[in-house]
Amino acid sequence: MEVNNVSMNLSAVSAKQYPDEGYPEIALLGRSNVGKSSLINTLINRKSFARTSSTPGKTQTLNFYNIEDQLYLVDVPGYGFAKVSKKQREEFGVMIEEYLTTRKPLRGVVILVDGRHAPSDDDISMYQYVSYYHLPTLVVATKMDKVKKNQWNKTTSIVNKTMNINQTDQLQLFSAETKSGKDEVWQWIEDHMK
Ligand SMILES: Nc1nc2c(ncn2[C@@H]2O[C@H](COP(=O)(O)OP(=O)(O)OP(=O)(O)O)[C@@H](O)[C@H]2O)c(=O)[nH]1
Ligand SMILES: [Mg+2]
Repeated sequence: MEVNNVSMNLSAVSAKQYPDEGYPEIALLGRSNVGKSSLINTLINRKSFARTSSTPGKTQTLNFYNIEDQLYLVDVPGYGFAKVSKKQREEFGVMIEEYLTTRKPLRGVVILVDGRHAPSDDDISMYQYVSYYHLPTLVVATKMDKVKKNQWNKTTSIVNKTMNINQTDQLQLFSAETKSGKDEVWQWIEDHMK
């Protein structure tokens, strides 16, 4: 998609705050600091529209990015971070669960994993969770600029195998640094907007 107009329409912590235009939504999920906000910035050709940070846990609400009045990209807070309290973590859990399980315009999810390492137990659980709810999923292995090209096939097979990715889902290697994989991620999103 050619993106010229983007606005951060709103942040939400509960269903009554979700937007109501009915545009299709694609949610971005992944461990804190994995690169969700950076992926959004890459997709919309901005350097720092979605706030990125080296401090885990920067994004703490569901952030709905209005793309060309056609689509919302939803930045979901990272799961599994150490720096917030157990109570806070539980509240995030409820917020994310409510969104993923009740949201009608939600067409699919992008799960980001760190391409430098094998997927964690949290990554695997998150994928099993969304699969249970039949949410079409694109797994994005990111930070691939940190992985040598001759290791990319290995990354593909490790992520595929560890996450046990369904036939109907897809895996894409990606880098926010080099923009590698950007067109393929857009293609998947557009295919799932209908
Ligand atoms: N080398 C490299 N660094 C990246 C890439 N994507 C993100 N980063 C870096 O990783 C850090 C975290 O990125 P964010 O996009 O803020 O991560 P996030 O998933 O939104 O984090 P939370 O909002 O805390 O959940 C930042 O320092 C980014 O610059 C990438 O593709 N390559
Ligand atoms: Mg973020």
